[in-house]
Amino acid sequence: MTFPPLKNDLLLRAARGEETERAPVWVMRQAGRYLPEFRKVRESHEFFEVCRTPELATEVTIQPIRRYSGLLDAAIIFSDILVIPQAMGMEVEMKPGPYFPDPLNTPADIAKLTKDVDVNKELGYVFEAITMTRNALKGEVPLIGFCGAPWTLFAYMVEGGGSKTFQKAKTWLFQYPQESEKLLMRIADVCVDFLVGQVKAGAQLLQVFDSWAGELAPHHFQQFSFPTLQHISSGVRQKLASEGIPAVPMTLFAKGANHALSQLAEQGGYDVLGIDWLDSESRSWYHTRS
Ligand SMILES: Cc1c2[nH]c(c1CCC(=O)O)Cc1[nH]c(c(CCC(=O)O)c1C)Cc1[nH]c(c(CCC(=O)O)c1C)Cc1[nH]c(c(CCC(=O)O)c1C)C2
Repeated sequence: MTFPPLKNDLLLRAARGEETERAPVWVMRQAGRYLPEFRKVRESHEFFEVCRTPELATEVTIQPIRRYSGLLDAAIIFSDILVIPQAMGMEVEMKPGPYFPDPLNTPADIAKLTKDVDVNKELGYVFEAITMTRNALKGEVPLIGFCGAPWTLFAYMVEGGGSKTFQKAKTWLFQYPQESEKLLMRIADVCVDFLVGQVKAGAQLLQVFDSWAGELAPHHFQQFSFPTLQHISSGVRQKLASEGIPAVPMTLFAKGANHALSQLAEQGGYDVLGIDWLDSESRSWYHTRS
């Protein structure tokens, strides 16, 4: 696939570890709720309808780039981390936060999940949106593709939505550790295929969001999240290489897992680590550089 030449590669240079003239800027949920033009689209289209309609996903992805032209150094494809549980056969609604009418209550419910998820069939609409957005961006800024990390997705699939205590998801880890590990790796396999598909469709940088990593005790992060994060980075790199597709930088945002920063830097397999507000910038720098 050929796309318009990239005019602003600041983010990609920074992600490759090159010295840059300034820090690249993009905003989490930059295409989100605060923009009046986004609210307008949402008035007549339900959340997942926007995700599933490439023309609409392209339009809302580009809205902040248009409005803040020259101020943002990347676009992030409009979608949600919960498209993976949907691809695995679960029903998810946005009302207005994520809601699963039929969550995984016990390991017996795992049988309800789709066995071999065909990402082209289930998530092809994301790939189409990425290709359409790459063309519509006309090379102004690079396009970020993303997915949720297995532990974070597992937490939603078991809790049935957002949570303050993660009681159900943590109970699974204590009561059914083996089944949990197996399910987490199953989710990781879907993440690999999904991210590879996004690169093939035109994503120029990949981000993995482990938004609830900080809910895990350090030893649980080691057991239940870290291996899946490594599986994703190595799996994506291997699959891209075996198909002769050039690698793209990969970012991991394991929010709250600052106890694992040096390990993630040394063994995680990611080019960039997202840093949150729970640790000072200088400590994060120390952990990742030393
Ligand atoms: C990257 C991304 C996400 N969601 C959306 C994007 C698209 C990019 C963009 O909007 O610019 C659209 C995106 N996703 C959602 C919205 C708001 C829905 C709407 O009113 O249209 C938007 C714009 C809905 C959503 N989806 C989710 C939540 C959080 C709920 C909770 O606290 O448990 C919410 C509120 C799950 C979700 N979704 C996402 C994460 C990881 C990042 C983070 O930690 O914030 C998570 C945890 C990631």
